[in-house]
Amino acid sequence: MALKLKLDSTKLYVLAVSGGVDSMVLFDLFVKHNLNFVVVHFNHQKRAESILDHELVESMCTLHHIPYHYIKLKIKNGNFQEVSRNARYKNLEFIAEQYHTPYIVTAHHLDDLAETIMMKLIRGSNLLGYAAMQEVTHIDKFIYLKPLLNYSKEEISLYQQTHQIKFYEDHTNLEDTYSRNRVRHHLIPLLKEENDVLTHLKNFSKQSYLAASYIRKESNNFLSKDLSFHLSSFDALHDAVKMDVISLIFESLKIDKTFKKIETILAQLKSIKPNINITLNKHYHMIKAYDFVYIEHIDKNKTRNDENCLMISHNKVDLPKIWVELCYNKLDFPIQLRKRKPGDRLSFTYGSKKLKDYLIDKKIAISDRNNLNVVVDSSGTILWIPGLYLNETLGSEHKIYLSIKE
Ligand SMILES: Nc1ncnc2c1ncn2[C@@H]1O[C@H](COP(=O)(O)OP(=O)(O)OP(=O)(O)O)[C@@H](O)[C@H]1O
Repeated sequence: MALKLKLDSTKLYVLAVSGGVDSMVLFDLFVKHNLNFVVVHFNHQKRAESILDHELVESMCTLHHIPYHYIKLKIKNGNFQEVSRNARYKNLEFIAEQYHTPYIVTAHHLDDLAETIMMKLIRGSNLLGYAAMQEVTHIDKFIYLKPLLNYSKEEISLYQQTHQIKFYEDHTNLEDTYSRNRVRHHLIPLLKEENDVLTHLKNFSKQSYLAASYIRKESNNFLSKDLSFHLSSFDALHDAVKMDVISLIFESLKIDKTFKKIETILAQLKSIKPNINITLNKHYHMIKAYDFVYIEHIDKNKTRNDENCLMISHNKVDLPKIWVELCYNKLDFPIQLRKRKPGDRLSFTYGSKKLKDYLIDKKIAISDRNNLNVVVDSSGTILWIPGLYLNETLGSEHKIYLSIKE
């Protein structure tokens, strides 16, 4: 079967060629389709013979007058597969930018897709993760293309043999050290014996991708830029969207997420407790304050705002923005400004009430309660809580003006 590419000869492509069979076949197809492209090869400097891959790719580029970029990577720490993949993509994007093109092409094929889906299922992921990869993916300003994604490894190998394409086999691909190789060498062949698993996994990927994209669109519409939302609107969402909204919050904050973490948060949001503080990681909390849910950055250097000051005046001249006119028969001076204390009570014309109960009635979030400014006279009578309460039981004989800077 002939391999066909659905690419445009007026565009410029950045093609990643490892020197392995898949990317050498794709290189050959690019030449045969007269496409306009540049090649990038990475040497991970892990195998002594890596230089042979470079020499092969370079010689093919020279033969066909294709611009060639050779990049040596040195991966020191972390998961080699993941770190090297990220480094490759970062460099490919850099080169695409130099050529003013958004197109980055790799030689992933149908067996790669099947392997990735199985790996994701084994390790756990979300719906978008299970979709694994698509022929076309937009990431920021770049467009990643995988033109061989509909072809199996068998079809690609057949093309290589028929056209005598030169390539180097990376011997680490044959080892079972990496779990991906174990899936490739044992699991996929076993599944292939049972059924046409490649086609079924391809369909699974497509359906997961479509469903995940639709749900993500709903989540993006729902969640505000600062990642806050109202619980009453959240409750009206479909469960699939609820789950994705929490996923999206984790992704936006660049925090690793698990299915279990997401389920725990959903349960906490559903609980009847009106005030909850959920730790997402050491930098972020999710705060549920009655109907409102928002993200708070844990700022270790945050200190109490001591800038507030209380001014007392008998006339209104020059009072700053927040002020109150207080009429009283008797006040015990001096007047103080402080934070709330256990046992604080508020006076009303109908009687008195614990401040704590009043804050609950007014649905003031726990995190805001300790920030309130409380103005008291020296007998402990609460006179004013800016924005919340004014003591109107003191009479009308004298007037003072209290103001507070914020
Ligand atoms: N060292 C590399 N240099 C350039 N591109 C690479 C390199 N490694 C991987 N790629 C790109 O990423 C794609 C997928 O990588 P993967 O590791 O699955 O392939 P491979 O088995 O190493 O090589 P090939 O796909 O060429 O047989 C490759 O087809 C290629 O386009």
